[in-house]
Amino acid sequence: MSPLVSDLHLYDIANVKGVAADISHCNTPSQVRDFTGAAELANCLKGVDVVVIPAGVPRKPGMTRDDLFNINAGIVRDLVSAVADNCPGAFIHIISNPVNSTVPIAAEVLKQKGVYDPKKLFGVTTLDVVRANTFVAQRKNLKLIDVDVPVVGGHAGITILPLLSKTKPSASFTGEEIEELTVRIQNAGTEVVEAKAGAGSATLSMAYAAARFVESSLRALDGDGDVYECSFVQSDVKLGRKGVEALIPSDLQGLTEYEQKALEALKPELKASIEKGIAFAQKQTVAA
Ligand SMILES: NC(=O)C1=CN([C@@H]2O[C@H](COP(=O)(O)OP(=O)(O)OC[C@H]3O[C@@H](n4cnc5c(N)ncnc54)[C@H](O)[C@@H]3O)[C@@H](O)[C@H]2O)C=CC1
Ligand SMILES: O=C([O-])CC(=O)C(=O)O
Repeated sequence: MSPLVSDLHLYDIANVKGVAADISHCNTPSQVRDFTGAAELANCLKGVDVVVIPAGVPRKPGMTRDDLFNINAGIVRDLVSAVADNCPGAFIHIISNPVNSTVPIAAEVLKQKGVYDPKKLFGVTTLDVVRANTFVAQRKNLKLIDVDVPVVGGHAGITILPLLSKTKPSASFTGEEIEELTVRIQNAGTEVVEAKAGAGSATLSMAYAAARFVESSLRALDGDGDVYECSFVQSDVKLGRKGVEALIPSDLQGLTEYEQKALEALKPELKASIEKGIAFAQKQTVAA
């Protein structure tokens, strides 16, 4: 482990046990803490490089992610406000739903505090990639470790857009397979919520996905120049020491007709969720 990584401090600012457990597998000297008050939170955030925010309520059957907005919006606003005050240069990973709105809320809070760096704010959509890779590997009988399916857009329903045509290793799909896989990936979170029947949403798979995204961030901060992850930023991102170093526009070029149509269809919903988050943050006074 390089000296830079061993100097990093990482805090998970909610006591989500699954995330805590998996982060400890990253072989980084991370510290996962529960916080009892604002002063302790502020103290612990000082000098932190990566902040993961999974705080908030999960869905129950019949709910959309947007139904969580009323509770989770304020939680994310206040936590990001503390991050802005105490470690304004940190990478911020937002897991709390609805990600399509909580990320814009975080951006507004950071802007209000004068510390917004869009290169360092990430909506964690890694679980969509994990699911896409898993379902494609199963369907095509590939080794999961070899499969990479980029997923763009946001993190709810049709705003989740797997680009199956860009699957690596290259794989061919029938029209029926594309439709079936796309819908399965888009609804996988809801599938878990229904299976858990009131006991919450995905936890262990989310812990795995969060650990993967944190690991990628730490590698980028450590100077690895070849780190790629999908995230709710604008498109695929290449991560570097300063955060997002490059968007990969080629991934939104050469889409199939199906993908292009789906991309156009998701934009109004994503835009509305972004605007909802911005409106919320702008009408609130950011907690001191
Ligand atoms: N982005 C993604 O792919 C995924 C997002 N999620 C979202 O993650 C969030 C958490 O889900 P779970 O961990 O399953 O819920 P959970 O109920 O198991 O844990 C939520 C945690 O948030 C903490 N918390 C609540 N209010 C807080 C506050 N004001 N400050 C600090 N911590 C607070 C609670 O103490 C609890 O430990 C939900 O919004 C869920 O929808 C879940 C899975 C995947
Ligand atoms: O579906 C949910 O409510 C939790 C989530 O975001 C996911 O599992 O993708």
